[in-house]
Amino acid sequence: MPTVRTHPVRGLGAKIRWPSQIPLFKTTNAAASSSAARGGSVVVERSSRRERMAEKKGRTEMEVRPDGVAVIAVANPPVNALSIDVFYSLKDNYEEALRRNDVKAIVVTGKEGVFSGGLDINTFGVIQRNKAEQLNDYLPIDTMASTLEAAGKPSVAAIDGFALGGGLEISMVCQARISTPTAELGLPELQFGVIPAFGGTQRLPRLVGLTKALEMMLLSKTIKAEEAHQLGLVDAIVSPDDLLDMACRWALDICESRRPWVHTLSRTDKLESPDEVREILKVARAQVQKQSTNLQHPLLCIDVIEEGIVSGPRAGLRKEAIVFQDLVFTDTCKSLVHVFFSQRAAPKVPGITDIGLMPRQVAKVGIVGGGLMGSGIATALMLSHYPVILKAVSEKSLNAGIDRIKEQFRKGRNVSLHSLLSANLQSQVRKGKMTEEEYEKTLSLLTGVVGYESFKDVDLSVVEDVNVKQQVFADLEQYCPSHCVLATNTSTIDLDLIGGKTNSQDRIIAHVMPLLEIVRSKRTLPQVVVDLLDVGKKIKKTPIVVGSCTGFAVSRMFTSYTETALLLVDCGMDVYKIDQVCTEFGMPMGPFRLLDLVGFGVALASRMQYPENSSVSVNKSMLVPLMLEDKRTGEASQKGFYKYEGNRKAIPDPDIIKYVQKSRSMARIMPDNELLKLDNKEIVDMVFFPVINEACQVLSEGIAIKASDLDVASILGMGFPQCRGGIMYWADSIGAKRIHAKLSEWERKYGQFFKPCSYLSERAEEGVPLSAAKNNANAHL
Ligand SMILES: C[C@H](O)CC(=O)SCCNC(=O)CCNC(=O)[C@H](O)C(C)(C)COP(=O)(O)OP(=O)(O)OC[C@H]1O[C@@H](n2cnc3c(N)ncnc32)[C@H](O)[C@@H]1OP(=O)(O)O
Repeated sequence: MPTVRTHPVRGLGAKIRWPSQIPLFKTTNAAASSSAARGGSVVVERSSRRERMAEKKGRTEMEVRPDGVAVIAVANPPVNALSIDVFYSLKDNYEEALRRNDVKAIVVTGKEGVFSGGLDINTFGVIQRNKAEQLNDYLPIDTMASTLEAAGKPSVAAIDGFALGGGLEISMVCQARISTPTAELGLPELQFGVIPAFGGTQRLPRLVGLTKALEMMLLSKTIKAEEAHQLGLVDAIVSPDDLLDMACRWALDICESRRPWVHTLSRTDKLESPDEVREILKVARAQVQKQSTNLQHPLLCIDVIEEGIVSGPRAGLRKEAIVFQDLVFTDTCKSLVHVFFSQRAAPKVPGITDIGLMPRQVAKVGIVGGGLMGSGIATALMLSHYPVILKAVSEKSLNAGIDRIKEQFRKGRNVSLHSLLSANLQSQVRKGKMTEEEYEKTLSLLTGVVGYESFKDVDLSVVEDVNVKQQVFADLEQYCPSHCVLATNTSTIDLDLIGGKTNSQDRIIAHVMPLLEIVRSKRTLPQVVVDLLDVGKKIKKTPIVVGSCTGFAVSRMFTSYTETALLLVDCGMDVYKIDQVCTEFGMPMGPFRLLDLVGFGVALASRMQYPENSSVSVNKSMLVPLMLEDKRTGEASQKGFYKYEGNRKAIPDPDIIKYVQKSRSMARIMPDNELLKLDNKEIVDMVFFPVINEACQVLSEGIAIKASDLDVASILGMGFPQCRGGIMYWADSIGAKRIHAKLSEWERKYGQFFKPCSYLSERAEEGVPLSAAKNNANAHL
């Protein structure tokens, strides 16, 4: 049974401070003189006031119903984010509701089917720009919760749509939460490098238990209404039409003692026993240390939760506030906020998405080839409810393709190649993640064919067989209707080559997983791009639109990464040391482990695609060809840079030294067979500065439209660490000048491979950030 109280608790809200009582926007003498004593903070306060005025957005609206319930609704579309203005408005409405005699109880809700997407993420930037001493001025961390908890009238949250971060936290202060079946609840603050700061670290474990709370916070995992109800986070689920009435009735029931006045912070019934708590925290810490070596905030989150359990919720709340205040100023938080907005900016393409085009409905998709990629794409589409026609050359390969689809994985966001390879749809059914009924329904969307006849009514065709792309496109042109978008999943080949045998180059487009890199040639119609952006959103991928050239954006950066690593080995560096340093930097795997996974055949074939004199072609390392000669092909043959014995564990292989030595003697980069020696930081610089150089080149050629698209592409396409904000963001944190100086030095010592491109040279000379928008008209889009 939950611990309940039959009257309002006043203990916690000992001193209520509404935002207006904080000297935020007041130019009081006291504030001015203390600011002056700190040396110039008055300027900060003025600029913050200006900034706030400029960014004023959102409010709450209050309506008092005849039954005596004040319904306060957040109105800040599209996700009802909690901006500073929303907080002030909420405070005004709450004060009024508490004051009015005709109000017995309060219901908090959100307008337009969304409770709240949490703190307005722009607030992080406002806080950061205005320095630490102003933090409490901006975020009324201790006020909202204290006021709601100390109020003499009960509050109930009526939740439809998202209740995330600060949104869920406000609802957890209420005495009850009623939701619709489609509501989604979570505390995803860790995805911004911070921890929940409105008491979430203390209240969630008390409502759902420590294990579930840790899972939700550490993984930034949202849960659906039904699970929330089973856990006790939601008290009742009702239809959207009944939501407000039910919440109001619940609030009145509390008021009239027909239901208990539940005080979340006083509850202990959901918390595990002290021994279990110790064990759970130990396991959580070990997992976090293993998985997020570079990140401090997940561990700090665990510390804060522990403080609340060991020393009580007041101590926990205090620690939560202190930790949040520190974390919000970290580079990790800044980088992750940048990534969030970059991902949302990516689908906005000037000249395409701002000219009033509406996406056409894609009712059916045809896929040619049921190999790994074809079946993976089919699975992703079917999971988003698209009917799919899968065409193979024979019954045998068709059946193999269909079997592969059956085995493939049901996953929401970010279906990765890795997950497609390693998981299986039927096992999801066994594990209960998908019901038999859902499985059958999903499979019924698939039709297998060996001829093109059924393609006459498809709207989108995807081609996966690299070798026959040209011919397939020519065939598709004959069979598909004229509006059908022709798409291909190449990661390297120029679209103009693929479409060479067709007259339909205005409807050809390509994609790479897990990022949807929508590649348009100069002749692809804007309507086709808009259609694909819509499909991308529906299959829950992050799209970026790039111009066509060999390698597009992702493969060019990716190839630069692996080629640099090969060159460093030819200079004398150790294969395994490079991999270790790169994973410590935050890459999911080092370049050599990655080459093993991709396979040497594929790696060499894609290297061959690059035109003469491109940075890739300049590197002539023979290391991979030498290993390939000996039938070492990578993980598939259980022998590459590592050896693999039955499972996927990569074991360093001393045998590779003979190939390394031979490759070095052929490359002859170092004078007198000297071996290059670098410390860890130098290895990071030397591996990633050429990637930055390639990214700059991609930007200057107009293959990518904006630098932030390359940040998204580098994170989702090649695994660049999110906490560093993406390749261009990270580059700017180092500075063009230093990167240019280093590349120039290496060019002198080790050759043309390191030659800085003119974009980088110019920006270094002018002192302009690499990500600053450029003036020149781009060539490819
Ligand atoms: C003190 C507290 O503990 C700290 C916090 O609360 S931190 C914030 C916690 N909240 C979150 O992490 C939620 C972040 N938002 C999301 O995950 C997703 O936007 C969502 C699940 C709410 C909605 O997803 P979806 O429907 O796909 O819409 P999406 O495109 O992401 O967002 C729609 C718009 O709302 C904006 N937005 C979403 N959440 C926002 C937020 N919390 N603040 C400001 N803007 C937000 C997006 O930038 C986007 O703007 P745009 O149209 O100008 O590009």
